[in-house]
Amino acid sequence: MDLTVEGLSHRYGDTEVLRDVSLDIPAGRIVCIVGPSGCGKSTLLRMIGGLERPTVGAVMQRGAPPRGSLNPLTFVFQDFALLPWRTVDGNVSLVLEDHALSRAERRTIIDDVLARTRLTDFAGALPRQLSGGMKQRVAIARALAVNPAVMLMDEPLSALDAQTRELLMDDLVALWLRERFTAVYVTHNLAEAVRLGHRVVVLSRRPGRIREVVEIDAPLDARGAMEDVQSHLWGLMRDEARAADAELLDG
Ligand SMILES: Nc1ncnc2c1ncn2[C@@H]1O[C@H](COP(=O)(O)OP(=O)(O)OP(=O)(O)O)[C@@H](O)[C@H]1O
Repeated sequence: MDLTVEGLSHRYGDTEVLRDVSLDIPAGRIVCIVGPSGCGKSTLLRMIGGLERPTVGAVMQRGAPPRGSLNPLTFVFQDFALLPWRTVDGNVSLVLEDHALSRAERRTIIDDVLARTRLTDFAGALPRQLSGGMKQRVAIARALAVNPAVMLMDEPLSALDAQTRELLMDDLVALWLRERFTAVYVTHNLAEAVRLGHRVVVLSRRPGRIREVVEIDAPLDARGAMEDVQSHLWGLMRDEARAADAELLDG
């Protein structure tokens, strides 16, 4: 299933947040959204996921979700959002409980996603026993369990330290190479965008407009030093980020 954002603009009261944003999210690709603080990245993601309606414009779906998809548009948040009293297994099974699946079907799905995220040995652990990186892997496993058409990831690694971020990026690359999931990935971190994005959408400061869409052709498993792309992205963002920073301080 592909998604197309068509002429999306949004305002909250007097605050214009997004202006005339159009972009394609092709199936099997990771589309990163970067831009200065407060430019509307999370708002755009919520609209893509149908949590809010834009003032103007629309998000169109083309094609059907994958067979067996239980929740075509599935979010992964920065704060993991795990239930503390449920084990890893229990947190993943939670998203399957409202669906008409047999116990055996549920077990197969849970075992598969725990294996894919290398969590099988931790199935019985509680969130408080896990590191931040492990918790985010549980959140990713839970998202994969519903076989989404598109994963909507809002700064999924930003609560983690630098080394754990590296590990999780490796995990996401390995997951994508195994099964080419589709994702919209909001991040502040240009290294993440350059490592994971097939396409990087650079938004201006608020109201967020598209400054440039940068395609990155290098395969995900062959992304060594990508300093050129990263410095191009930073060049697009630097002045906007500075202006946005001053704006927040003034406001
Ligand atoms: N529900 C809301 N009501 C009113 N204003 C909102 C609401 N949600 C977001 N905003 C405002 O819209 C603007 C964009 O917010 P948003 O969180 O989408 O930006 P962002 O680019 O994701 O920010 P950051 O990089 O800091 O996470 C901000 O000025 C924010 O205060």
